[in-house]
Amino acid sequence: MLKKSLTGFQKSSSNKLGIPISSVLSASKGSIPIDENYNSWLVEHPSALSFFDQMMKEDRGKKIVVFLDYDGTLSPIVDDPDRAFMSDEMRAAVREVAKYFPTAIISGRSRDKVKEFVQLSNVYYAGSHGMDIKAPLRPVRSCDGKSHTKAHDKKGTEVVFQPAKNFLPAIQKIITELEEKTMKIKGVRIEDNRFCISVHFRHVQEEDQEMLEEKVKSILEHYPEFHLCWGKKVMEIRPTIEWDKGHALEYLLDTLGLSTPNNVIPVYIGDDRTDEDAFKVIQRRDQGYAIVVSNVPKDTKASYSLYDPSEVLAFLLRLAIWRKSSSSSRPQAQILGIGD
Ligand SMILES: O=P(O)(O)OC[C@H]1O[C@H](O[C@H]2O[C@H](CO)[C@@H](O)[C@H](O)[C@H]2O)[C@H](O)[C@@H](O)[C@@H]1O
Repeated sequence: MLKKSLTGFQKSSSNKLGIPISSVLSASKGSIPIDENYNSWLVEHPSALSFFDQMMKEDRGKKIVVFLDYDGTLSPIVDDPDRAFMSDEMRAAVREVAKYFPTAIISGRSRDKVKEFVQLSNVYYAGSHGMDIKAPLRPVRSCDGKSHTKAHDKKGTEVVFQPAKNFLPAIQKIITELEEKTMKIKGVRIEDNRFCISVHFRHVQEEDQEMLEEKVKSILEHYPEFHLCWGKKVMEIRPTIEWDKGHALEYLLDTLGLSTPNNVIPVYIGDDRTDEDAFKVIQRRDQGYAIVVSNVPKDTKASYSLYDPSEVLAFLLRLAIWRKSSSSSRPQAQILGIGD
């Protein structure tokens, strides 16, 4: 639709990225019906699809590393968390991207669960909002140095990094208490994400949601080393350590030997609040692309946007095709020794 006149953003002729407003709007034309507010927001967070060529032109010759959130990014948000399947097309696109660029999935889910959904062996997985990472075996620079545990895999080529391992017994106790204290509230769903817990309230009647929140908070009063975060119709209970998706991104760059900011372009695509921690890291590095997936205007540190997972699919396909068609296309996966 995009019928909107320039009212509301006529005052400046370009956004924070220095992209002329007229080109943001014309580049987005014809893609999706967009309302007035979204249109204004798009000026500050232009479509990564429409601006693909400009983005890639600037970074020719640098190493791109791809980071992907799972729910709401690779799979659409659905009613049942156990049925948040990724389409075969999306899987093929991620597989293709990972042939050319080191690629990691960073999810709030447990690492096993997200791997079960994604089913690819040429990507790295970080579960529990980055508190459970399986990464290549290399010395690391950025970690809290206190409670992390590394365990080699059978081949001795990968390590598991779990900075919240000491919290596992308490997490299991909290889950038991949550199940007991919320069993009478219809629609609650407790998901064990290994190093964190999701309390889903998507199916809880509105009038019961406050009571649920109170119960969760009253349990957490006895566990001061945990805190509560909010996601999409979900309360997330996490150990209070200085570790989030942003740290996971830095950790993976380090372990991949790609932490030199000048030469490396991290591309992070995510849709939820916890992805903002990774967006902040990219913003701080002043190198890379933070891309938020959203069909509504929202506060975000991301510079670019994609409307929904179908646009994520289109972006990933384009990235793979772009890399394939560019001259020196020796697959990164070969260089880094991972393969599907
Ligand atoms: O970091 P992510 O991979 O985005 O995981 C965040 C949470 O995603 C899941 O919950 C969300 O998606 C569900 C399926 O579409 C939806 O039913 C739910 O309402 C959303 O909050 C997952 O179930 C959570 O455990 C993750 O923390």
